[in-house]
Amino acid sequence: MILIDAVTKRYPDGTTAVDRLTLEIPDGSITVLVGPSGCGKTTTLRMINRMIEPTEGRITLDGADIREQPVNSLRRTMGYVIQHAGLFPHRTIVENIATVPRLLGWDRREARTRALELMERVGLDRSLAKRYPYQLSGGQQQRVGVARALAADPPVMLMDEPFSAVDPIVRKGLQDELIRIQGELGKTIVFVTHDIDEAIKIGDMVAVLREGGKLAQYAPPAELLSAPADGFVEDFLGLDRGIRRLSFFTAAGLELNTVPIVAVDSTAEQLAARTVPQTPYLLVTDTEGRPLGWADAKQRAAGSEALIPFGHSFTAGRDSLRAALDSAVLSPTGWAVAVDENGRAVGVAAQETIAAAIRTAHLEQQATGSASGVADAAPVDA
Ligand SMILES: Nc1ncnc2c1ncn2[C@@H]1O[C@H](COP(=O)(O)OP(=O)(O)OP(=O)(O)O)[C@@H](O)[C@H]1O
Repeated sequence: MILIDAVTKRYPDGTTAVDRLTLEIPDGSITVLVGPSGCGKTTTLRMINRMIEPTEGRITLDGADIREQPVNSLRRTMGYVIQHAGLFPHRTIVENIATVPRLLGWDRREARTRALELMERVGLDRSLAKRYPYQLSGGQQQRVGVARALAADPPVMLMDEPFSAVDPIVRKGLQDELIRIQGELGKTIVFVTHDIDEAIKIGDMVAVLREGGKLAQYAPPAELLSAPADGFVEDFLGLDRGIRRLSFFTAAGLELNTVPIVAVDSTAEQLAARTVPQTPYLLVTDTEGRPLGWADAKQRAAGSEALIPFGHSFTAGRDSLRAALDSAVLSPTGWAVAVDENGRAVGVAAQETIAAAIRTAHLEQQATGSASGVADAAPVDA
């Protein structure tokens, strides 16, 4: 565990960048420092690897004051990833990743093998190994940055806005990869961002800092969303925190209605059997069961082949109530379409059914007695 213990950092010009900050950073999980510009996130991160020394307080790693060990050996236990990756421009990708193992005295072949393995782990094709950083996209460069930080297998990774300079789609991919890598390798990751959505998505614990380097709240993301400590945290979270919180509730138990599902080649009798007052719309699927669109039940029975686009589906058993609600809200019929892992329709759920499931989830959460009830939960979907 990393313990930041009543740490203050005042710069020589009198700026208090971090003010009596105390944080327990658990092992093997992702802790995010988030807050507006200038609230002391980078200063805090850099105090952990002693790029900056605190003015007051102390930081311990597994109980030992980090000042007790030489800076170089401390930093070898801490990978460091920054915005724009900070790669060496005149070294190839494989050489960049192998930098720290080579410094540690690994022989060239061993370091290269390790670098190639890591390229795969971070989702980079080995064919890129001999390129130079300028020959990669921004997202690929960030992956190299992550691979380089992982190269000597440090137990701790410090990441300072590593994904801020890439577009939203690449960024989402990088976040997903980081969550996957963390799950596989169990690193202790301290991650700085100013993006609260990123913090909620990837953080097991989130520290919200306010200007002047003061801690506003330190909690799991679900708890931040359900019980922001004050107006500052509430404002920082944004208006739709209720909807975002639904990401932490699974749609697995949602009651699905299969009555309105019909195959595109259904006979008139089969259609007639489905055309009951409760199902003014039918979900028409292809012959494999994949949804094609909605049809007005009466018109279809009368021979019309017209289909209304169904928007997007959610995956039953995997996605969250947020995904199910979004699907229902976007659906022209007000019914969300549930599919299985193979994209085959397994049922539909009305907005009212989803609303009832949300109420049940809230009640169950209250019954657990904790402030959030889902404090240890990870978002069910992104
Ligand atoms: N070397 C320095 N000398 C004086 N003040 C500094 C120095 N470095 C940072 N600061 C100030 O300390 C405060 C915290 O800076 P820090 O970089 O830690 O914030 P941050 O939350 O990481 O900001 P951002 O999100 O903009 O990167 C800011 O007011 C900043 O101007």
